[in-house]
Amino acid sequence: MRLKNVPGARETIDASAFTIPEPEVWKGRWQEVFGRQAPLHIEIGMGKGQFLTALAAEHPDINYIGIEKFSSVLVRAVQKQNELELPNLRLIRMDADSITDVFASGEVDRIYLNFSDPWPKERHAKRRLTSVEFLRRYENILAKDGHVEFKTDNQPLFEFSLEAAEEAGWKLLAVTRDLHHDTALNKGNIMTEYEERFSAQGNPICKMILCQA
Ligand SMILES: C[S@@+](CC[C@H](N)C(=O)[O-])C[C@H]1O[C@@H](n2cnc3c(N)ncnc32)[C@H](O)[C@@H]1O
Repeated sequence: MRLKNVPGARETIDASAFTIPEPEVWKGRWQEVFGRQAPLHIEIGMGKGQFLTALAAEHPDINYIGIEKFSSVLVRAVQKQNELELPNLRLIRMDADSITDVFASGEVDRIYLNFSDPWPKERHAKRRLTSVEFLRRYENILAKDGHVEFKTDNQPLFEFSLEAAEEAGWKLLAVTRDLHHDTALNKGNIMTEYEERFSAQGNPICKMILCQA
């Protein structure tokens, strides 16, 4: 499989070869990677990329970066990216723990978090992508008017996230506990792989949109 338009990318992809090796090199310079100035939206924990590839196809005017920890799933997103030939999408394999090493202050305009792992044990709470610790990291990279959009079917994680947002001093712009029946918030909604799976099981989908106060 060939990779296109990606600085430093290798020609062949396997489970250990990814579109942007050493992403830290591009901190503060992501517009150079895309070769144009445009808003930058990222998804953390993109899995196989169903959501972000559809979004990138729908909005060619936005630069997108997908971040995923595991190569075994990211490789599927790379395949989709290549099939759809999306010049406005780049993918990074990394743990979001080090997100502030990769993006400069104010460089990101929007962060999507979709069906993030719930880490149900209390001792793992800091690993939840909506914990106060992660919100502090997002504060470092988000533009002044940037925001975070979070969807999940996991009610305890949703309530935890609302509390974390309040503790971290974030402002809630929108909230629903039944997205698919919320006409306003569901407008233009793109289903993620997990969203399709869980809503088919009858689980209501929760969504919140947060910005810095
Ligand atoms: C439950 S899946 C959801 C996938 C996709 N967002 C969806 O909605 O279909 C969560 C994904 O987030 C990734 N992930 C979890 N923690 C992460 C982290 N700290 N950094 C990067 N990716 C992470 C996992 O590897 C997994 O692929």
